[in-house]
Amino acid sequence: MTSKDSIYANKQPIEDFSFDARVVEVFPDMIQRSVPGYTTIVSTMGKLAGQYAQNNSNIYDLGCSLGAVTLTMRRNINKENCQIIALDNSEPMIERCKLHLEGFRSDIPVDVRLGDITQCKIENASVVVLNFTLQFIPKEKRQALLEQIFQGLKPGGILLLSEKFRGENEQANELLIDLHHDFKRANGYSELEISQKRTAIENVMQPETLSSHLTRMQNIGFSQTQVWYQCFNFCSLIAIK
Ligand SMILES: Nc1ncnc2c1ncn2[C@@H]1O[C@H](C[S@+](CC[C@H]([NH3+])C(=O)[O-])CC(=O)[O-])[C@@H](O)[C@H]1O
Ligand SMILES: O=C(O)C(=O)Cc1ccccc1
Repeated sequence: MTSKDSIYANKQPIEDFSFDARVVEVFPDMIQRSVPGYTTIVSTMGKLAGQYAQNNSNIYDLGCSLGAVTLTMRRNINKENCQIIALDNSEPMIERCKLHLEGFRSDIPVDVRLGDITQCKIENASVVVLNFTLQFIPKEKRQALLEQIFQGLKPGGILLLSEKFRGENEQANELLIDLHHDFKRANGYSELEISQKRTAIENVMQPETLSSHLTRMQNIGFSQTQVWYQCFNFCSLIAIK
């Protein structure tokens, strides 16, 4: 159904990366070969959602892509009267996500919506997921989005946030980037693919340091913040209201 990612295999003029039909076609292979621990992160999010989902509440998968996290949450949640809202602003992604989710049966309703997560009203939420999505939101909009998520969460509700992050200083950052590039090489990407993708994502994906993520969430009012996964410059954390 989907194909191997060879989008940057040939030398080409590089435009800003976007989640268009070509990317959708190769997305599972691209994310698997580009993000260390992606499978572990997705399955652990399912487990955490199963633990923290509350009866009569909403679960949000913001920037859902093909619905990988929605699928695993749906399998793990056994509370009453929950619904999942899965949102993405890429039309080809959302169309494919709907097809993908129709292939699996579940008692938990999923509302798959095309839309901008910065315009989404979060209400009555027990679990909100941003799995590698915040990094694509313009930096100046991140604080307001996280505040909106915090106010929409019920007491005891959680935010699950995964991000590519920037090292705390230039040297640490270079070290992490080198290790990530080694990971991509080991997964079959060529030097040309690695360097062209790096250029393509430069303007659209702006990582922040891990300490700035943690400080911002603490300032917003989350009572607990805990990094539970890190490999190179990729991390996943839980924040509890
Ligand atoms: N403003 C926005 N509003 C809605 N969606 C957006 C916005 N900006 C970007 N996106 C969407 O965020 C997703 C980011 S991918 C998430 C992986 C997924 N969570 C997964 O668990 O497989 C991560 C990656 O490719 O590194 C894309 O589908 C964008 O269309
Ligand atoms: O490919 C990379 O280098 C990344 O940092 C991860 C990524 C994965 C999928 C889309 C955009 C970025």
